[in-house]
Amino acid sequence: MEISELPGPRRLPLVGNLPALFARGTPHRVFQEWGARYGTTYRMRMPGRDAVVTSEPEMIETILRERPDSFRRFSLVSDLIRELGAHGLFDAEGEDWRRLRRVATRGLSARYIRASFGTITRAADRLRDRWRTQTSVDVVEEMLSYTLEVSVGLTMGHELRDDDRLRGHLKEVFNTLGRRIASPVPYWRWVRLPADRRADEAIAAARSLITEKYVDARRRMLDGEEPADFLTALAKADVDGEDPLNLDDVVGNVLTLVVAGEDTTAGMISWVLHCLAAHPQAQERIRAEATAPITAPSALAALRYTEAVVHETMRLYPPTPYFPFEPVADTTIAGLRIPRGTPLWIMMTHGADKDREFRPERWLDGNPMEGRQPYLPFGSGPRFCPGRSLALMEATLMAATLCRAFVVEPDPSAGPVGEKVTFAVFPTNLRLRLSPVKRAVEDPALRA
Ligand code: HEM
Repeated sequence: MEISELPGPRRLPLVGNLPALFARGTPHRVFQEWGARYGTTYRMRMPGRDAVVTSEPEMIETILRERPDSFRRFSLVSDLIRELGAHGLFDAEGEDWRRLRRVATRGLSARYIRASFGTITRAADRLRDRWRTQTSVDVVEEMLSYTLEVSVGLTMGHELRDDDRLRGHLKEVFNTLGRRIASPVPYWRWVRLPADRRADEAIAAARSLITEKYVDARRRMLDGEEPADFLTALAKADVDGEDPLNLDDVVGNVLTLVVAGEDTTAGMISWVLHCLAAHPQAQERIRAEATAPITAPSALAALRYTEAVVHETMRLYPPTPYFPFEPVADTTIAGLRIPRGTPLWIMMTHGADKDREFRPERWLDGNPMEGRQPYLPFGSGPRFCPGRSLALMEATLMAATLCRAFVVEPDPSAGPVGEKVTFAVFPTNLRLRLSPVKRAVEDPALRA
């Protein structure tokens, strides 16, 4: 079968279906609506080319598994990342990807994530203490701040202050990437608007800070110090000659991890808090299981229900519900002939949210989606998300820390909760009301 034989939405001349996809700011909903109308595999038009959208398990599995040799990330997105000066693991392909994946896997090993646990708990505790002085909070802003502190701490060993200029620089980079992905015309290749110039300056500032930190990390490794975070792990491998690195690899990978880890995890935890606010009985169950302050990663293993809440939230609100890829050569999957370079949008969690009941218990005995619908919030195959354990750790810790300290309720004063997509899907208008948990007030031992 040819792509032209697939059903699909009516397209406009030149721009095709791209404006319709991004018009409401929620492309995942548009994909869902088109899927309901045109079936599990359909075509859409992007400027200058046809694209395929699929939620067919067989196609998804083939595409994700046969990387990097037969399929790659959609080159348009990879080009945008490179143009911005943040080339790293996410946009790398072929041998370059194999090498960078090895480097990233080393730096993100459980050993360094455990070693950075203090950074994660300090960031969560700081947030809890700030929230103690407020009765209503803007969840998304606070979660972006939390996940950025964790990402920067874990990758660079750098503790972000509230007034740290790096915050503004990284925000500029995220915003620019989001804006360019949704832009039908790559205008910045010809005209630099003030926002593009700010992004250039932001990248340059971030690069120079990472370089400075790496030079220092390398010096400490030469002095015989033990590695304790992503950057020192890379420096150690370089110094020992196990994985010689150039500065561009280091800077690109640090930026990649920060960019790939901040929005996705912040969006995900914001939805977790949204679900908890709507389900007071789930907060109670978390309080019953999180009876002591969480001071070591091993304590998280006991928080089975809390982690189930995180999975149930991701089932209902997948942070990255779709991803684009393309074949590196002409190919045929499930009988469909697909020319090289055709954009292939796959639905990562298609249909997993059909049952809208919030029931975390379903996760206590393993993955309830197994063998049913494709449910791949972190992708799959050789390029699955290397930040999965970190993201689950950050979310479980945050849910437990907040439920121990507060009773959380919706604050409807901001308007009805909606959604918007940047790099990930975020709730909009999400404010929550907080009141201290009674037993924490009565028993000073439980105040921590
Ligand atoms: C809830 C949080 C997160 C979600 C939902 C998420 C989701 C994803 C998905 C769907 C992919 C594509 C996987 C594939 O192609 O098969 C991915 C890749 C990636 N993620 Fe995450 N992610 C999250 C958090 C993180 C964090 C915390 C980090 C960094 C520490 C991170 C770093 C990366 C990187 C570097 C890649 C590219 C891997 C490669 O191409 O080899 N992610 N993520």
